[in-house]
Amino acid sequence: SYCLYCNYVEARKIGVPLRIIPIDHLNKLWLLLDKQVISLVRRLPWVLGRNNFTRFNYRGWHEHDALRAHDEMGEAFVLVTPSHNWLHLADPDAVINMYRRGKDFPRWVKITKFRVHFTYKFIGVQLEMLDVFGGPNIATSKTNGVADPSDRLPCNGIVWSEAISLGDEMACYWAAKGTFTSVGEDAQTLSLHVLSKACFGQSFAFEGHDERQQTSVSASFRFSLLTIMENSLLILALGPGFFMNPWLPLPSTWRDLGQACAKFKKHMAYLYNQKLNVLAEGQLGGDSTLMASLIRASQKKGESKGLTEEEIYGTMFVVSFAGHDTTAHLVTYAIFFLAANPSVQDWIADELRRVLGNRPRQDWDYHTDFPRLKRCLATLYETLRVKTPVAEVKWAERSAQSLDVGGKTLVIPPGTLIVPSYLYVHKHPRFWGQDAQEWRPERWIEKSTNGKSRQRDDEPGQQSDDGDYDSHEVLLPPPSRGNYLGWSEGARDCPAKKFSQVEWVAILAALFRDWEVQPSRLENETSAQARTRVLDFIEKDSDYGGLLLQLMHPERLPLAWSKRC
Ligand code: HEM
Repeated sequence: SYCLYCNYVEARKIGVPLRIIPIDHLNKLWLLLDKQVISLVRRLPWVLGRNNFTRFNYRGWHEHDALRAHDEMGEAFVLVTPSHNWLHLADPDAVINMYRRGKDFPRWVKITKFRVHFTYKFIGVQLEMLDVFGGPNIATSKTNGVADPSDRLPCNGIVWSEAISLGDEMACYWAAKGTFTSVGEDAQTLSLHVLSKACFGQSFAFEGHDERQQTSVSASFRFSLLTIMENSLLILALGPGFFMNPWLPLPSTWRDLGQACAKFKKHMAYLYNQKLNVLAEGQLGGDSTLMASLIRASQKKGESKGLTEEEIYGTMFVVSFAGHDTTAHLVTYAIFFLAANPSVQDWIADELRRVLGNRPRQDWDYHTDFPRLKRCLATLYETLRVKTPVAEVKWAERSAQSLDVGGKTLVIPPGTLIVPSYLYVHKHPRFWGQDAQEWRPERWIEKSTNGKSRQRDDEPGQQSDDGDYDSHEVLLPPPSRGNYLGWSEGARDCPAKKFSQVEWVAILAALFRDWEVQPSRLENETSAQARTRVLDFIEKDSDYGGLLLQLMHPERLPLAWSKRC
């Protein structure tokens, strides 16, 4: 109560509306129980069941509250808890200003092995964990990364060809099944295999959900990473060392978790040494995988940016970790959105047929084809706009910081955590128009009469001047930079933005030039009803299962996969 009172006094100084909640979202016990307890309390009558506690005091409350909180309280408000004050910001200019002032508002990462703090589902937390797998890595380093992999992941050509061939295998697997329920798991397999190739140079054939062999090398690598990710909250609470300790009498599932941690590290050490040997023989030159690049940089004498072996492990893990679920969850969302929107499938297929013709997949070219597939990229932008998987937290670390919000200068006390309100800046009709809540990739494309009129220069692939149809289509920018935060902004944005775009476009091309997806119909259901059912399902099934926003049970809605006529 005393801490809550002190935080309340601090929060009042900011001068914005406050809501007081009794338990911090990051309280470890609460993290495990929040949703269950809240759903029980909600059953109580009147104000007992409907109050700030039941509205704001659980992970992912903002997904359900949607735009209401800011509509009621304005562009900034604070959730006061006994541990932290959480300032929620919905002014796009203020948000982008905050990102640009990276030193005043650093990412909130507590790097302590023994006093790990959860930030409910924020990537900063995923990254803390990774210090334990290696040294500091690109994510937990507070200075702009121990490595700087901006075009830092120099492997987009590899990503393109690997994602195409895996996407093709996945499409054939779904077609052989006809009706399938494994889109979530299969998308995870695909994204993990792309990462494995791009990061380590290891190629694995696609294994559909029912084809998996637990003994294969791919399965062992995937299984260890998946096990770690699925149990990330537990690992964060107790640390990987706890699960790997042979002297503790742990239950077998926890032992398996320890083995997964050890296996992943062993796998990286094996690949590291293999590449080191190749380097010693002078043959690593043509290898553009991430690990080879990091090793090359580490071996250059006098290079200040070279990493130690431990830092390379940390970085490899964090890249695998950060790049795996984000892509997989977004691809899963997109398949469901597309199943509910056959006209968007036609629109994408139209582009794919014009650009790729009937060429076989091995002839699709990253340099010439990727920049022309704007509708495919628009589908990623739109999916990321409406279902932003990664949420970030910044903070005023040591000293009070002032920030202009909605025409007023706020003085933010040190220690205040700041959350950009993604949902508001991404989905409010005042920025995005009346259809802001709808998933509509077409909103990103404009038929251009005068070339680059409304383009942003730093976006990829909007324009080609080859005189055919796609030179007349441009990818539009968001209403302002602060209205689109999917990959973050400023110095600590996603270093793999291009990687994820290339991967996405390649997957969509492999899936939707020749195939189409529909909801598997229930008896007597019309196709319109089936589509509405899919859209309802997407909204109801979205939640923060682990660290990211995702469809919790994609297997509950069967889809049908067939050849496009
Ligand atoms: C569409 C898919 C993706 C989205 C939406 C996304 C989004 C983000 C966001 C918002 C951050 C900043 C997090 C923060 O500041 O707390 C981030 C960081 C990061 N992402 Fe991504 N990401 C995606 C794909 C990937 C992929 C495929 C990889 C790896 C190949 C990757 C690797 C990373 C890494 C290593 C960081 C930490 C960077 C740093 O700390 O400087 N991401 N990502």
